[in-house]
Amino acid sequence: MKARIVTLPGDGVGPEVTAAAVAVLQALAGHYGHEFSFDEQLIGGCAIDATGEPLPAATLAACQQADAVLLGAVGGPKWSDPNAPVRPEQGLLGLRAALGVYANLRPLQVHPALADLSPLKNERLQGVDVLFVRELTGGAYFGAKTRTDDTATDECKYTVAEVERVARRAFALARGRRKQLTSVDKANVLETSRLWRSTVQRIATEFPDVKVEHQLVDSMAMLLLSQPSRYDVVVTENLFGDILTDEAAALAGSLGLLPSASLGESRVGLYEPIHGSAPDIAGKGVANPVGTILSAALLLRHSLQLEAEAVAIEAAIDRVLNDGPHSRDIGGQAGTQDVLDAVLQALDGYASAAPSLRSAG
Ligand SMILES: NC(=O)C1=CN([C@@H]2O[C@H](COP(=O)(O)OP(=O)(O)OC[C@H]3O[C@@H](n4cnc5c(N)ncnc54)[C@H](O)[C@@H]3O)[C@@H](O)[C@H]2O)C=CC1
Ligand SMILES: CC(C)CC(=O)C(=O)O
Ligand SMILES: [Mg+2]
Repeated sequence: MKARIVTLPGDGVGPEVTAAAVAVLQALAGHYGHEFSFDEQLIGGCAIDATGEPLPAATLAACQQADAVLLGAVGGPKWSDPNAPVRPEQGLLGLRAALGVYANLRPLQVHPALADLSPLKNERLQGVDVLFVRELTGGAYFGAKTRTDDTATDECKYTVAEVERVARRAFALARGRRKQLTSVDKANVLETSRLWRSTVQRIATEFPDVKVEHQLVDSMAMLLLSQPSRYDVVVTENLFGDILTDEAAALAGSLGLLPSASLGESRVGLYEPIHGSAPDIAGKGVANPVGTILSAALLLRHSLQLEAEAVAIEAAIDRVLNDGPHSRDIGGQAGTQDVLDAVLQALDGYASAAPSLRSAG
């Protein structure tokens, strides 16, 4: 298969982890006989430095014409002045909106070899397998903003149509899994959450085989840590999903481990680790590339429909998490390159041991 992939390394550790994921995709293309082309573009702080814009028109045009987009991270102290006229994060928000990728899938699994890093005891981690579906193009991140010397506002707005589409996506995903959906809101206080809850309740009638429950976000933050194995698919609005999934990453052992896929109605998906630009470790060659490499696996699965190839990457990551080497955030000493080398080696072994999984090309 031929595919055009736009890469947006961005800022901080973004270029380090993106380079690792691209190396894995290149190796995989060699093993399975695919032709992937990579077109690197600017986004975030580096784009502001080069063009004055966090999402240059050339970047957006390239993304819109691609089969898929792989992003590292944006932002950092250099561009974090609260009075700056333009911020790197606006580039990412603008890209998500322009691509219409309203459903952000963030899978959480806890690798047995990393269970000791989790704040939970082993028995509570048994069987943890949660798919978060975070609404990605609405809510407070996209509402009108105002600022005077002494007052600031961020409007949080949701339309029924915005809730319907992400709810349907979450129900459909639950139907393909353990058929349980937890919808998280703050319906005891927020009007947007009451609209969210009533819309999810109505969409539930289209999916009678899926068991749905509603949970307030504050108690959900607690339940996620005390009973994570209770959950199958969790759907929630933009801000709550952002926060709950970073919390969920602690269960897995590190923010550096979790991938994401952002999907809409169009063919182009956006794939990125859930972490940020990690300025505290940027440029040191120690960032964990696993979340970004697993995002590349999601890219193969969701945008290119290359399921066997996605599984090959996931198997290689599983092997490396099991046997090492481990990066510092998960208790090891390995650098980004060491982890990448081990993943490439595991991929070699997997691809040559499973030739029957090769696609037609
Ligand atoms: N999608 C994106 O591009 C995102 C960008 N950001 C931006 O990133 C900047 C830093 O934000 P923070 O709140 O510090 O969050 P962060 O996710 O960048 O880092 C939080 C902590 O996790 C660690 N960490 C993150 N990724 C890691 C990796 N791959 N390997 C090992 N350790 C890792 C960092 O070293 C840090 O200690 C900000 O400018 C923020 O706006 C934050 C979140 C998402
Ligand atoms: C715009 C991003 C910086 C928000 C975020 O933290 C995320 O999407 O994970
Ligand atoms: Mg976040």
